[in-house]
Amino acid sequence: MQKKQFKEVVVEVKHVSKHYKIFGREDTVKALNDIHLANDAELQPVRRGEFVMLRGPSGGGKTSLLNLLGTIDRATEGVIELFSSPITPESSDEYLAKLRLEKIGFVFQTFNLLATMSAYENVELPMIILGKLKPEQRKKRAIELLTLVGLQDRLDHLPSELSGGEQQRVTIARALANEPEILLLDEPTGDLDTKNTVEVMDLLLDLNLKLKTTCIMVTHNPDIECYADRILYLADGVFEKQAINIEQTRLDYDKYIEYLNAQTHGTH
Ligand SMILES: Nc1ncnc2c1ncn2[C@@H]1O[C@H](COP(=O)(O)OP(=O)(O)OP(=O)(O)O)[C@@H](O)[C@H]1O
Repeated sequence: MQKKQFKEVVVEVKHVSKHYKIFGREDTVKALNDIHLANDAELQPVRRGEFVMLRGPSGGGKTSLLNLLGTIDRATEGVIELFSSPITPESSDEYLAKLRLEKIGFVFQTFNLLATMSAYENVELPMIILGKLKPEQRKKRAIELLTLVGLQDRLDHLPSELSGGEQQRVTIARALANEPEILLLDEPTGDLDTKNTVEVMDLLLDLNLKLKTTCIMVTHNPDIECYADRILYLADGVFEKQAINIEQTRLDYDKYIEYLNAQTHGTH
């Protein structure tokens, strides 16, 4: 595989803290404390095409950080810069909603597909909301995206008529509908079995390499770290360390199953 080159900064995090107020209590929960990913720091910002994983113990602040990066929540202190534009307390909800619709794709652990809409309709919906494409163009793109994720023969299926892995592939196709600059993924394989985990990770790596979509993904699964360029470990609201993979690699399903069985039977 050709070595990836990262240039353009897409996400900078400058001395960001997130404290939650709890109703009826004086103190706050300090979920993130002075998080810093920037050009002037040891921990570098996220660059176009990079695949970054966020790992660490439960309650460490991973989802809080992902929510800030996705502009669905606001920092208590500090500034997040997306595509060189700062997100500030003055950024209007309208501006942030447009930014999300145009530039950010979200994938969550629970698939969040609209139950009464087919796979095709779910993927077409963000394009209808954005309103840039004509109906024929939307149709072409929705079919292309579902083909890209291997579901060309499931266009008319409702979510309830799809397996978990297939539903997650529809949500990935939907997240890509408006050609986002970044994909934010919160435990996208959390509800999947081993086979679907490997398939979804293979798909995400293919998209990351082919479309150069920047991926930032929260996961609890250490075995899939090999898919990332960089892994950032968050604990108690601060970055503990980072690891860098010189090359992204895939899990071999058969060998992975052997490994998992050996672990379970204590022979490894
Ligand atoms: N809306 C909220 N109100 C109050 N406290 C919150 C809120 N959301 C998160 N927290 C707290 O902030 C801290 C960080 O939570 P966060 O969900 O970001 O961690 P996490 O690393 O994603 O955890 P997990 O791996 O279990 O999902 C935790 O102590 C959590 O209880």
